[in-house]
Amino acid sequence: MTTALTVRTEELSVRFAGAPALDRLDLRLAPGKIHGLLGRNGSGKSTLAATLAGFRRPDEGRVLIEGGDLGTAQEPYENAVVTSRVCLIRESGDLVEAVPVKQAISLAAALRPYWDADVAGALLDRFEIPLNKKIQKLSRGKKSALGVVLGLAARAPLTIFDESYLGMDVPSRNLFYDALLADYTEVPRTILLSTHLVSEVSALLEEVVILDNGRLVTQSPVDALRGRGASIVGPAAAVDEFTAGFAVLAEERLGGTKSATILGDLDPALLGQATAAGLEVGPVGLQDLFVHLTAPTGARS
Ligand SMILES: Nc1ncnc2c1ncn2[C@@H]1O[C@H](COP(=O)(O)OP(=O)(O)OP(=O)(O)O)[C@@H](O)[C@H]1O
Repeated sequence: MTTALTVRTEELSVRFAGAPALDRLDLRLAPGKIHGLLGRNGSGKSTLAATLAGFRRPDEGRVLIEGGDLGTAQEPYENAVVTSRVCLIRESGDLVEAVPVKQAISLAAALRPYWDADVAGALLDRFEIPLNKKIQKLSRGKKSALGVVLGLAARAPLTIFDESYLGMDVPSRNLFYDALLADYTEVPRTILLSTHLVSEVSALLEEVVILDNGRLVTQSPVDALRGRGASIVGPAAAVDEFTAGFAVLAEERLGGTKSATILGDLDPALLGQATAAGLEVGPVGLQDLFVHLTAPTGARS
């Protein structure tokens, strides 16, 4: 049984040739939750993932990992006690390419203290990964799937998937999402999923961290973030009239019906007005909010 870890960063900065990839980040990943790490290209997601996993030393500030059987807060860099409890799976693989799959599995089983061989075996079957094939001979999708198998079977108390499943096709990604949820339910741990596929993973996430240019845009439970806006659906004219005073993040029209995503709190009086006008009010899509929150400043209304 693994025990989930809490992650904190304090004024965390990482620079490349003087340019900040992470800029004074203060965040906290609550234990035992699935967190999404969202951001546009170059926003710092991979740098953050690598720094949390102890692959990179912060230039300023620090990463602190605590809880579970680790106890009090420790920094992960060059700290085997922490890194044995953290598993980072990246799209680049970090795998020794010249060995057969079964050797990579044996190595992970030897190195990973919480390794579950049954989970590994079941997932290798489900993803149809050939055990005797050398890793360098696997297709990109199968290599990604192998990364996912290693990440899930490691059952690490802090598990980070850095866009590691992007090489997989849609059915394989759906298999991954199902396997992740099933295994997380059985053994809750702290999971961080870095992705661009916001709408695809939004149902899995409990909390999101959004980065832009190395800075923290927001960290919030998904429900609270969704509460920052609403989707309004109904006859086009009524939707236009109702949304006139709001920032509209997205709109779509089908015949006489329109759907608009707005930013802003709807109080009970406004909700009553919407219902009276024959409009349906629903939660806002995470993808629309993400696009809005990470748009160039001039494009935000
Ligand atoms: N090894 C490196 N050397 C120099 N600059 C780097 C290096 N790694 C990242 N950077 C820079 O740091 C910034 C953040 O990059 P990072 O890869 O962390 O972003 P990302 O959000 O993961 O991007 P993507 O979604 O495109 O993978 C970018 O400006 C990038 O060019």
